[in-house]
Amino acid sequence: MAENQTLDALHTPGAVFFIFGATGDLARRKLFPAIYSLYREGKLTHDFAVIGVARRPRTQDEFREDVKESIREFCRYQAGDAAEWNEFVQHFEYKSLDINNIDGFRELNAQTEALEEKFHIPGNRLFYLALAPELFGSVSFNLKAGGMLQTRGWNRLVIEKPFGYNLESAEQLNEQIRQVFKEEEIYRIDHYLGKEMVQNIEVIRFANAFFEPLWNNKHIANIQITLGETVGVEERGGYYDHAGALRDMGQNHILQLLTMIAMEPPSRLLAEDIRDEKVKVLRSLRPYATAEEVRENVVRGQYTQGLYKGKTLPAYRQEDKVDPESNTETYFAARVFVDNFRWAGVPFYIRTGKRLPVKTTEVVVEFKGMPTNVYLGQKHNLEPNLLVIRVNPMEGIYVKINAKKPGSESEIQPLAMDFCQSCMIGINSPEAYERLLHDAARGDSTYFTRWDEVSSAWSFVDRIAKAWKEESNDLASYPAGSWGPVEADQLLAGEGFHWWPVNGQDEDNVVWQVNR
Ligand SMILES: NC(=O)C1=CN([C@@H]2O[C@H](COP(=O)(O)OP(=O)(O)OC[C@H]3O[C@@H](n4cnc5c(N)ncnc54)[C@H](OP(=O)(O)O)[C@@H]3O)[C@@H](O)[C@H]2O)C=CC1
Ligand SMILES: O=C1O[C@H](COP(=O)(O)O)[C@@H](O)[C@H](O)[C@H]1O
Repeated sequence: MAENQTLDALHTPGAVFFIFGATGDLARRKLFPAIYSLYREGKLTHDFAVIGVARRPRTQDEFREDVKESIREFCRYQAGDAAEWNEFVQHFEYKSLDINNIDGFRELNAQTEALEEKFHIPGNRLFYLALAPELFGSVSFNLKAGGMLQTRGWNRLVIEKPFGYNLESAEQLNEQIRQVFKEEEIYRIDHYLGKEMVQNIEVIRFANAFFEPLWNNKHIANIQITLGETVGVEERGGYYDHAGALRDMGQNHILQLLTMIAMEPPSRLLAEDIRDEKVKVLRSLRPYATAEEVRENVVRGQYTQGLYKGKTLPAYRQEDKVDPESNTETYFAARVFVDNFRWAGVPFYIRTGKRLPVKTTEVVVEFKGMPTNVYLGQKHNLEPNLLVIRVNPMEGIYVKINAKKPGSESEIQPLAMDFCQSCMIGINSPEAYERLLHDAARGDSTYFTRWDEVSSAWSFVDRIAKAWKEESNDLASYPAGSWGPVEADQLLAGEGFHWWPVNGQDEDNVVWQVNR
């Protein structure tokens, strides 16, 4: 949030929202539903308009039907009665436009001015680029050349990931965009930052007397971050085969989660202070100096054909639009160190993969063991205390402690205190895109990535990618539906650790105290 700005918690300032790529997958699955939810929650009222932009022809009625269909299929609210729906959808218009056609932008401007007048919109414009990143630069230039930038109100550019393919291409992209937009006008989306429990990490850390004092290398043995997906590459084989897991999930979502876990308390709860702290973490990541260090600390794998829930799943190389000889990783795990005073010596184990057995995003903080395992004169193999932050699909926190088994003299058993937020709020908690669109329209950039975060993350990831490029015979394999290559277990075994099961999967020996 800008320092001198007070944000109204609810209302979005009047603005025109341009969705470039309005006929695409992201618009259909995420953006239109997010806009409708904001409308239903009273966060968008009368003074807004949405203009969908893409090349293919659509009449206004066809476009509005597309929007309705997307809401029917993907929105957490269902469309209301005809009167309510018509009231909402009259704010939507479509413009068929190739982003290389400057005259088309001039026509778009005329269309926009008419809508601004009709809905009394004060001249604010938010340009959401749900487009391939190669087009970001051209759109930015043509927005300017076509007279689309407002002088009366604000202009904001919201751009999707991936932001480049490596540091060099990200720098080029950034330079192009910066010729038109100032850094504070650019909102780089990382949708993980819009997730409820990711935003909750700061609160859990900084608002609890019993976590923050322990949040350091004296008390924490290791931290594990897992982003597991059951899906394969679906229809995105062409993009994914070029990107791979490291670029698709590692450079952005995983490193962003890591920064939220590892950052120092910001001096003020303002966007720039928070982002300053996050970037310090990224700059403290210990770089892998050699290909040998990459091999020792990073494991990559690709799924082969596998059996999952009685169904045979194809190998990655058999997926649509994937090179049948592809060496792209669909899984990676790494041991990462944050070389600063707080975290010296604490390994952060990160992993992500497609076609794993469980869809989950979880952070596990494993605390160091107690100095003795002798209690009441007896020896015990005490389990370490765990704090588990469940981001997705379950949302909540889970704390594992040791306690005396009720009724016994000295038997100790692990006990789980489980707060399942999603069980209480249900499926109706706001979607990440809803929050992020709302934040961008209100000028709150806290949960968007600043250029120095993006570039620092690329610097770290590029070293891994470079080592992999030089050495292609270290690609491990794993059957679809399994937990990834066994080599990933060895990353932890050396230090006497193991991956903790996710979603409480094999916690049979734990007594659950479920807050539901
Ligand atoms: N889909 C997802 O779940 C996610 C997507 N992203 C990112 O979001 C962006 C969009 O992804 P997605 O929606 O899946 O992509 P799609 O391929 O489904 O959609 C691309 C859109 O761009 C439009 N388009 C392409 N070329 C032009 C052009 N020259 N002028 C005007 N419009 C054009 C297409 O419409 P038309 O053909 O009619 O011109 C279409 O509406 C990408 O950067 C992607 O990486 C990020 C995270 C998740
Ligand atoms: O950005 C991406 O994220 C999705 C996973 O997102 P989630 O919110 O469902 O966890 C991933 O499938 C996709 O490959 C990647 O581009």
